[in-house]
Amino acid sequence: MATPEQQKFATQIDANQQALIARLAEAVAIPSVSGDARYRKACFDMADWLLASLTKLGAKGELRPLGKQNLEGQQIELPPVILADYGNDPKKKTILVYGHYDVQPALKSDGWEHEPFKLTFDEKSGRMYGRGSTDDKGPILGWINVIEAHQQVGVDLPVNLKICFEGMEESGSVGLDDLVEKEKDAFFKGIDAICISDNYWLGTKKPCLTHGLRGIQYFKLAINGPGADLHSGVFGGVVHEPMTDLFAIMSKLVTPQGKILIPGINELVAPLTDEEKKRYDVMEFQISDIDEATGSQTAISDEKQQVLMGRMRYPSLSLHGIEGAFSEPGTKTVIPSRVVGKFSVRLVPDMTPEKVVEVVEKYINEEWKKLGSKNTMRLDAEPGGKPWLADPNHYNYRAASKATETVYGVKPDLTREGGSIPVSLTFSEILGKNLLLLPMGRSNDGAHSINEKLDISNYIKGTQLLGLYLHEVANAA
Ligand SMILES: NCC(=O)N[C@@H](Cc1c[nH]cn1)C(=O)O
Ligand SMILES: [Zn+2]
Ligand SMILES: [Zn+2]
Repeated sequence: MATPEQQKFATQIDANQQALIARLAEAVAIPSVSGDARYRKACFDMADWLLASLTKLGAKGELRPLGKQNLEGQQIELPPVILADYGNDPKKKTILVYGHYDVQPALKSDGWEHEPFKLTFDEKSGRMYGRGSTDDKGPILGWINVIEAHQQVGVDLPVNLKICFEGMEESGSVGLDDLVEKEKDAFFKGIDAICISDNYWLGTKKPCLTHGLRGIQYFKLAINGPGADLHSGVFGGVVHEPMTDLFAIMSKLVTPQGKILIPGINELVAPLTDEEKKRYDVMEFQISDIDEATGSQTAISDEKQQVLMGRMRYPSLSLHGIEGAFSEPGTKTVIPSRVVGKFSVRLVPDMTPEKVVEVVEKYINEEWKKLGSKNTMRLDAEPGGKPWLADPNHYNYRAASKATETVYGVKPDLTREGGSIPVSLTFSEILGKNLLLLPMGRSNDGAHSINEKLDISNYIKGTQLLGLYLHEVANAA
């Protein structure tokens, strides 16, 4: 049951829908792709835009520079982190909210139905399409919408907020861990609990709270051969081909059934207990949820438990792409002279990025030697992110559960997420406070994919949920 103050806030969010949607359209129009140097200015524009929105509402904030990074051979400035305070009443709890304003790359030619950086509406389905709509611009604007609506209806926000929005999450959160360490007794001092809205429901109907994330370790495997691309009629059968070498190695990483072939990886995984196994039974989920989210019937298993554990509690290895390979239409008969294969491993407890790098390097070196190729091979490991697991028996989770029941009328599922948010473990370890993941979007939102979307109802109710969570956590014990 909502209190009269909570009701006033929620009603204002409903009444102000059009303005909130216009705010999301403005944010989506800024192509803040962190992984591509050509969009770096847009990342800075996005940070300015967010800081201006927060400042207009009375938050006290700043852009914190993180130094430079090497991207595509250039030294460029990292996107700044926004650190802002809203309220500093010592009688209130202080909640740290985190989100990211950078997005994954998107081109219309990837197969999008509409321009990815123009929020496009489908009136019939009530969906808003655009890059970043669900990951993670909708959710971070949710926090701004909450502050604004409280002001509009004259209801006091019952907690102090510390806001941390970063612009490198989709590219390994470079620089953020150091900032958290440096600021633990300054900006981050006095925090009671942490909330992140940057993940998804398990299906399309029922909300959830999330208490775990997988980590990630990304690799680039470069094979260098001839001094230039060659004619395959003239040099095929004559030289060692980099792409052939790369395929030979990449085909030995994982089976089509998803089994990781690297010795030593599966041994790092914490054993499954009977109690944990039971938790997957009670989650409201069907294989058809996966089919709907993927737009296919390609799930590896037909067993609900297996599918859930494959996402939440076991590691996975995915092959992402090959730089330098011929990928245009047509039949160019080229032997590419240099190719870079990209793959990543999703990490679960008790795996660490360091240990994974060690076993992957050892295995690839051994497999490379077996090829007997005269080409050269180099394996680079990107900065890794550790897995994270939190205690859901905490007032932070009870508050979110109560707020979910008020907004959606159901008790949320308790899930673990297959994706990664590298700073989660850093926050938990360095700040020593409970962290909760409170998703806004649905499993079929297409984050990182073409036609990413956020349902209008999820944006509106999701904003109400973030607001009511703050009301519940203010009084929770
Ligand atoms: N919404 C969280 C998310 O999408 N995280 C990314 C993080 C990432 C990307 N590259 C390296 N880390 C994810 O892929 O899980
Ligand atoms: Zn995200
Ligand atoms: Zn993402």
